Amino acid sequence: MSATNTDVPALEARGLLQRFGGLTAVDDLSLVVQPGAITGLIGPNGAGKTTVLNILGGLQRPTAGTVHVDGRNVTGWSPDRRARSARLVRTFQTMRLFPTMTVMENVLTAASAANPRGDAMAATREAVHRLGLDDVRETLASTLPYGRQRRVEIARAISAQPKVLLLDEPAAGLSPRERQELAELLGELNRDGVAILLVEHHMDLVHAVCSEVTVIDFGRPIFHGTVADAMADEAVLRSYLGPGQELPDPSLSVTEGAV
Ligand SMILES: Nc1ncnc2c1ncn2[C@@H]1O[C@H](COP(=O)(O)OP(=O)(O)OP(=O)(O)O)[C@@H](O)[C@H]1O
Repeated sequence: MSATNTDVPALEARGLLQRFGGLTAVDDLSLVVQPGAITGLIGPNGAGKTTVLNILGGLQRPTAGTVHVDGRNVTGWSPDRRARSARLVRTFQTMRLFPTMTVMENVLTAASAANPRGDAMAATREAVHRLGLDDVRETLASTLPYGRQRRVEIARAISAQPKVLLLDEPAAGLSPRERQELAELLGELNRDGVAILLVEHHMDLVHAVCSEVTVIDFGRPIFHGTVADAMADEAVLRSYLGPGQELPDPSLSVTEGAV
């Protein structure tokens, strides 16, 4: 993976505001993902997490605020330009695989779009291998078990050789074992220099991989700090889970291989 400039954040959002008519979905949100970090973005349903990823990835033009990648202002850039020129790549909450294409073809389409002048086939092979999909290279994506389809989706993102990876609920529908494997994969990518912003409801995954989290509620940041501190924070407990609720037991931590 490409070298990162350690003097500036890998990803920085400043003062993001997103209005949809009368609804303010994101309200003065700033966040930073440092090079070499995995940062979590968590919050209750409807808090604005996907909208933030849409803004960061270029699908949604914010009402106000800026997005910088490795020090460059990419706020007006399309998703394609962000992928090609800033190496900022995202996955989606709902899978977007081509069901009638094989695993290789699915990954190759993403690799080709992100590396128009590079060796897309080599990037594809590497991503497929890295995600442990060699045995199903020529299998139609739609016929794979759900957990492996999720892997194809991540292989598509990795084939674009990202420096910054935005993941929207990558563990949705995965078993505890698959979440553990995902945690290991994210750790590896991170050690290779990929900065990651992780939107996730599964606290065991967040706990296992994130050095810090930003918690949002009604589009506003209500906490930033370590996962352990977030899980003990009154405001987070109140607004993230509702009155009288408790956060999931972190002893289910995927790093311990439990369950
Ligand atoms: N295009 C849109 N037009 C109008 N309202 C929208 C639009 N996109 C999102 N919203 C609203 O913005 C708010 C934030 O939605 P968003 O999907 O970003 O939340 P979320 O935290 O990702 O939720 P979840 O955890 O359920 O995926 C919600 O009230 C949602 O209904």
